[in-house]
Amino acid sequence: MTAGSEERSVSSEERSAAQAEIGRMRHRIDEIDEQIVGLLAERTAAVRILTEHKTDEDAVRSTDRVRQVLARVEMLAERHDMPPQIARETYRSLIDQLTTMQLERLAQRRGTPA
Ligand SMILES: O=C(O)C(=O)C[C@]1(C(=O)O)C=C[C@H](O)C=C1
Repeated sequence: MTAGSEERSVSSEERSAAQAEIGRMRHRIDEIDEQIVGLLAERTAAVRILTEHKTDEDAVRSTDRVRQVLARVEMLAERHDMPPQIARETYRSLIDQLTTMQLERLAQRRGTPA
């Protein structure tokens, strides 16, 4: 007996209905991505403005603030019934990139390499 041989066969109608649903959901995902990237661009612009008021690396890294943001997005994810670790890891990666961006800007203002 081969793996999966007990599964009932799927009709071609079911297969094409499944394909249609996948196509609809991918279209929806593309629309959501457009909103997400737009919001991320706004968030990045806000971080760029705030960066201009930071004068040292500790201020750029703001570890207490990072902890606060990560805890908050986990809480928000739970409220929206999504796995909190997805929100946490997504923001961890976002904040890492934004920290690098800020360190580069700080170095540029100081006239030294990051
Ligand atoms: O709040 C700050 O000071 C930021 O620089 C923004 C931000 C964030 O993306 O939320 C980015 C880097 C860390 O320093 C902390 C938080």
